[in-house]
Amino acid sequence: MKAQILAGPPVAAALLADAAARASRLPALPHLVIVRVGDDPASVSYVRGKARKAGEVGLRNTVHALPEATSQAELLALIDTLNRDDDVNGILVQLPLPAQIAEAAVLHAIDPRKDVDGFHPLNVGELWAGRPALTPCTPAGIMYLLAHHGVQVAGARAVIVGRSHLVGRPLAALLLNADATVTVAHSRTCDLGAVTREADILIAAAGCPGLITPEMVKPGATVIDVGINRVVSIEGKGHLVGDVHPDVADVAGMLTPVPGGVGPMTVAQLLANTVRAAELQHAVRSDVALPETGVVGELAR
Ligand SMILES: NC(=O)C1=CN([C@@H]2O[C@H](COP(=O)(O)OP(=O)(O)OC[C@H]3O[C@@H](n4cnc5c(N)ncnc54)[C@H](OP(=O)(O)O)[C@@H]3O)[C@@H](O)[C@H]2O)C=CC1
Ligand SMILES: Nc1nc(=O)c2c([nH]1)NC[C@@H]1CN(c3ccc(C(=O)N[C@@H](CCC(=O)O)C(=O)O)cc3)C=[N+]21
Repeated sequence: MKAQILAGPPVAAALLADAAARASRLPALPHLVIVRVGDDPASVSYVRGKARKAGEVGLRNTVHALPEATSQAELLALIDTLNRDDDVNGILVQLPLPAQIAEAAVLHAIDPRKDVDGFHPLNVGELWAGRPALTPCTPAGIMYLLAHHGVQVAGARAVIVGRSHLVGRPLAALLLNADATVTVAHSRTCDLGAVTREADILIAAAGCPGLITPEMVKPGATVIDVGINRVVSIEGKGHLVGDVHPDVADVAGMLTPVPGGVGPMTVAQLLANTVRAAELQHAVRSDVALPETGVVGELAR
């Protein structure tokens, strides 16, 4: 039996429709600002994709493309301006940053209420405390995809391969908050296959092409492939592959493709987070109580 393939775009469309409906109830169209430093081709392409999608769903968006040699002080000055600008609802600084800029300094500087990536320590802490306000886009997009397809998370054994701040760690928190039994594996994990075979829900986020092979997967498991690896074929043509070997489709119950799986969910969730951020800010300004947002919603009171 072949796995059911969970395509991202139709689910992303559902998430975007919900976000657009919420945006239309706000006093002003949400405004997302994306900051990119340098000309890394992957970053240029991702930022273009995010800005295009924002335009498609009718959100305002601005891209600041700064030169590779931008200093940390210059970037922090721009963030300070954006933090103070009431017309800006969401700020995303595309990662990775050039070596002269400390990532942590930048992520600390973004106003937690405008932090649509959910990388500020306050948002990270609230997520782990079980009071998430703005949560990282790829993990939140994966949770939406699982819910959309009726995958039972409560009580399930979830195994995540990868422990990055971008994907593995925040996804562990979201799955734990949703009552899964969570294991996080990484490059020092012994006998990775024995660990992954325990998973009802297996998430591969290692950046390692074909890492997850069929014998590492419990028959019928839901397999989420986060990996985006650019490989070059013998004919010299570049294409994208995930962290999951194609033969896993013969074992898994459900499987996300690459491309066209988690990637589009990430972009949709970014725009949903921008609407969420705008809701938080308008509620704070008009003193409306927002439940379940922890301290982030209370910041400006
Ligand atoms: N589809 C999407 O929307 C997105 C896709 N991605 C993609 O997901 C992948 C992961 O991204 P990101 O989390 O940023 O990557 P990082 O490189 O930051 O982290 C990779 C993680 O995987 C672990 N790892 C690497 N190799 C192995 C291995 N052989 N066995 C077990 N664990 C391993 C590392 O372990 P250790 O900590 O020990 O080094 C690390 O924790 C990449 O391909 C990236 O392009 C990323 C973001 C969004
Ligand atoms: N501050 C910050 N936030 C991020 O969320 C962030 C980041 N930095 N740096 C890089 C990673 C990577 N990432 C992706 C987004 C979309 C696709 C995506 O749309 N992928 C398409 C294919 C795109 C293509 O063809 O190149 C797909 O999988 O179908 C992939 C990866 C967000 N990231």
